[in-house]
Amino acid sequence: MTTPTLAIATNHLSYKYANGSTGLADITLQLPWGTRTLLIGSNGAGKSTLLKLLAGKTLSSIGEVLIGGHDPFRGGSDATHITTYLGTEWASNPIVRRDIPVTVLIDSVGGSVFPERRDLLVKLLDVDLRWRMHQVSDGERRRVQLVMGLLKPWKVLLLDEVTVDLDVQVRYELLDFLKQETEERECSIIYATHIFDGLGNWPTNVVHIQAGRVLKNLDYQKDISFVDGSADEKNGSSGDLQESFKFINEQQLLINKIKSLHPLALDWLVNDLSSRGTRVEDKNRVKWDDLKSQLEKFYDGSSDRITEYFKRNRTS
Ligand SMILES: Nc1ncnc2c1ncn2[C@@H]1O[C@H](COP(=O)(O)OP(=O)(O)OP(=O)(O)O)[C@@H](O)[C@H]1O
Repeated sequence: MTTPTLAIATNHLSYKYANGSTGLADITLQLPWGTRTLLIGSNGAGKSTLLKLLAGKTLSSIGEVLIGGHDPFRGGSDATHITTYLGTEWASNPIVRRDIPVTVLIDSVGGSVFPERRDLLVKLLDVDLRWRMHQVSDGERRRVQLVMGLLKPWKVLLLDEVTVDLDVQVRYELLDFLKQETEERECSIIYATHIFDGLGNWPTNVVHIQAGRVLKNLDYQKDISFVDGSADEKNGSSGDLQESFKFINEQQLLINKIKSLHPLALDWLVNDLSSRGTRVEDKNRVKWDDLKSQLEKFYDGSSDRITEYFKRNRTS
């Protein structure tokens, strides 16, 4: 079977939430097989919204999404079949906090069907097979989620901040493994994170998203060769891309030195903030006092259950 050239393609994809707010606006992306795309954006930029649309968890009637050539919304079981989405919400599912042996959980998603991958992932993510799920820490629970999620050989992997509570060593091992996967078999990854350390040489593509729009979409590997002196090869690039290359050029020494995308991400996020304006400057922003009557109506006296809950659970 021949696989379509593109792992992930979106065409003018837009999404509005039920309250009318913009989730995504006019996103067009073309990501080939073998790519590792890092999604960079400030809180609320639209990263999770995009990943959920790609995973077919959220539907949009505006624009198009193709995963391996299949539409995950409209009769797209082929697309959902090849896609693995791992988000942070998994860990708060009460089922994975019950007294269940970790072996039972891993087996329930095919641990015995993929024994080699299972053993490799258990070792890589340092999972103790004697663990029971009600006795593990948040980071340990996250490692179990990753073993389960990565077990089946996915073709498209969508990671939404799932490395945030891993310790540094396990995170590096995982990133290396994922890199190797995209180099050895036909698959692709999109990874949304706020932690940029150790990612200097990881991505093939870097996408900057702000207020639901893609501001930059860089072929990161080409940028590196540009810095190495092959500027003439970029004659056909758009002005915007040239500008990005120039910026990367300035940041490259630092990125190489500390192997982190932190300087690039920081620059983008600082620009996001200045183009949005600070919240204090936003004249349309609702003030606390504007909502006083709403608060009074909602709380209806001191016996409110929410107030009581937080009083009871106060730690300090
Ligand atoms: N159910 C919802 N209804 C209305 N607006 C929503 C809803 N969920 C998210 N949003 C808004 O959509 C925007 C994008 O949210 P999203 O979760 O995609 O951001 P993000 O880039 O993943 O942020 P973070 O880095 O904080 O996880 C935000 O402004 C958020 O407030």
